[in-house]
Amino acid sequence: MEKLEKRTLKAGTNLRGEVRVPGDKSISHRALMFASLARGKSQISGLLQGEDCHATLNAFRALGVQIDSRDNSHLCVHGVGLSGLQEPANVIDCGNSGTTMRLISGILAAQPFFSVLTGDQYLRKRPMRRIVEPLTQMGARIYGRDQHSRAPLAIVGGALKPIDYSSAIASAQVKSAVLLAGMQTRGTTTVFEPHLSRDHSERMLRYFGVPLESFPGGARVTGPVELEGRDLVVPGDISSAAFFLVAGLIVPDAELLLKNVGINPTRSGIIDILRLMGGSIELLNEREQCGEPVADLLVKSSSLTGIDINGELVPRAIDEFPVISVAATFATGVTVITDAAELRVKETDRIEAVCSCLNQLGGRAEPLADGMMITGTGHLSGGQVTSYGDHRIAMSMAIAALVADGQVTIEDTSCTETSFPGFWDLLNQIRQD
Ligand SMILES: O=C(O)C1=C[C@@H](OP(=O)(O)O)[C@@H](O)[C@H](O)C1
Ligand SMILES: C=C(OP(=O)(O)O)C(=O)O
Repeated sequence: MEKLEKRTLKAGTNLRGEVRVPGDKSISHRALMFASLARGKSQISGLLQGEDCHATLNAFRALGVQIDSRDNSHLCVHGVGLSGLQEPANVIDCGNSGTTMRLISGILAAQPFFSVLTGDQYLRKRPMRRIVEPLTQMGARIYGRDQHSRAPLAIVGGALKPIDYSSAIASAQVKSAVLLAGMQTRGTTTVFEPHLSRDHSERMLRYFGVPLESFPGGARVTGPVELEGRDLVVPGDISSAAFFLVAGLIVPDAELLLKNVGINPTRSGIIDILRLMGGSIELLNEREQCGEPVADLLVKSSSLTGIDINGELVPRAIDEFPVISVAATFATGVTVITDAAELRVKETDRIEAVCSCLNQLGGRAEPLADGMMITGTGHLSGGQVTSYGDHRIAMSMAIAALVADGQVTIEDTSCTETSFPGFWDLLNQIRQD
């Protein structure tokens, strides 16, 4: 069996400096996908070099798209148009990436060929019925394990019909999969969602020339459409910046400037939540880049107070709850997170994982059916935890280690390559101790 990387960290004070986080993962996936489906060339810069995005890149190469990489984060995609993809000669491996598997399913369901999608041990456990169901209603033939609800998924693509679909969950992956299938049909496809999930697909499809409409409660597209190649710059990932935002707030005498971070309102729940807790976060140099709002974020050590987090705030911060729970541990009072059952079906069950890690380090966290309750103890004693193979748990525990009394050992840390290559070096660079 593969030997898992393990790291031991000790507390740090006085975090200072400028941080540039890598490109946004959600936007990078979509840039690769939509540029591949466009007619003509697209140059992409700032693309995330994480393993998840490599899975998307390899998938489109396997589907016959030429993608040249000039250097690490600059690519030229030679788009083939919606009817130019080719049947892949082998199974497509989506690795650890739910976004890759679910969005590509929406694309492949309408393509006139056979394809098979698989993933790592974590992705193969994650629920796929949420996309199989609407795509099947559109006429797709998708087969999978566990009554077509888990990968590997086999897709026999073909002509689909448009649909009106009300999703029970606020999921950008579900919304995007249905819109991507819908734009390849003749007619109007509408997706309704209970709360607004991230809208990068809608924004970027419009940027590529697709007349897609967003309205309160959902989005609609009338197919068939054409995408035109466009040059695109990917902003820094707010989900990666979140680790440094929390570090900047809870470490004494910290001041960090996070440069060039995407602040799309459907993703900026972390800023709202940390400000509601009393955190000092300033937005500087606000601007728009390729249809996405971007800013520099200045964060300073602050006294935090526990709050209740639920409702529309949850999808706007869905990937940030592991690190929010660390902030909550260093706040006064109790933080209660509800309406967040989705956390149970991420790379791991993030409710159980976060509670077990914090309790292991001497904190006080209690799992709830749809969230967790964290008592702000103001300190962690230290100890040993595992990431459960989940990148966001590993990085959240690294932030906890900065303020723990004793050393923290984190087992299974190589998973950070999924979304944040260079995380450990960046963390070392801003430590002044
Ligand atoms: O569309 C996307 O890029 C993503 C959507 C979210 O998942 P859900 O759509 O399942 O909520 C999020 O957790 C994931 O990290 C990325
Ligand atoms: C849940 C995540 O990603 P995905 O669903 O794409 O695996 C994540 O990055 O936290």
